[in-house]
Amino acid sequence: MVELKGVAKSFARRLFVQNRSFALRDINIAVGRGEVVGILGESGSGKSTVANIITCLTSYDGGSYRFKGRDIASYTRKERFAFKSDVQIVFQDPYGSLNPRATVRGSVMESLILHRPDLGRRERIERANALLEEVGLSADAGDRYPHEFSGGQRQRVAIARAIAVEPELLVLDEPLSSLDVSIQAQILELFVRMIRERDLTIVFISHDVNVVRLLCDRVYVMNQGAVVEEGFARDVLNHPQNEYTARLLDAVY
Ligand SMILES: Nc1ncnc2c1ncn2[C@@H]1O[C@H](COP(=O)(O)OP(=O)(O)OP(=O)(O)O)[C@@H](O)[C@H]1O
Repeated sequence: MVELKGVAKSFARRLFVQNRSFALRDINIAVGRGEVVGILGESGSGKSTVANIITCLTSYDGGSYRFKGRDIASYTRKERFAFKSDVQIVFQDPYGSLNPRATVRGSVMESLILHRPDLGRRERIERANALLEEVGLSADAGDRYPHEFSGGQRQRVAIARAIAVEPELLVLDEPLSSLDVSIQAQILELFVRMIRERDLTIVFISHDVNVVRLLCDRVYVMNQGAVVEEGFARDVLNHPQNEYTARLLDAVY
């Protein structure tokens, strides 16, 4: 479903200075349909930049990105629009991704209005209610506003909004990092259930070895803008071949 080949991305170090600081170098990442693939690394390793390239929120300077076998550089307008519902992202901070002036049902319905114009208003409301229930929110939650919810509940709303358009690929960018540990466990449970019950392909960005171990089939380990190790999560995390991966694992125990 996703194939990044030799992808590079650099950011200017300072405004008006020609000195480029490289964020990503020669990234090769492939994600097959139905896989849950982790991208693991410390802060600043380039994980979010990869997430933003996969979701087309950031451009890349070199290499290629094929989505469902088609190079996204050659997408038509129609394909670009379809991509926006095929690929959804959930960010670390759910507050930033929800409209504070819309009820949470309104937020979920917003993406349905854009991507499912075939649905009538009644159907959209019913679908939004069902989604809020699926992510573990009560029936009356839909009428309330983001600020009335806890961080964990807001993240549930962001998840409902992301899956509303039935994306083929869901990118989760550190979706647990802003939450208390007990809440993290509950959201993790929700992901486990979603993976079991929905036909999803997931790219899971995380610095947490244990979460990747629990959720992911395969993992790419990133350090300083490069992939340093990849493989089945159980192999990489039980028998790391790379020194950096071994250090990451040591830091956990
Ligand atoms: N918009 C930007 N402008 C300049 N530099 C950036 C920008 N976005 C990322 N970078 C730099 O690129 C590198 C990788 O950042 P990225 O956010 O992808 O890492 P990360 O592994 O996701 O870390 P974190 O978990 O802290 O977000 C960092 O050195 C960062 O400073």
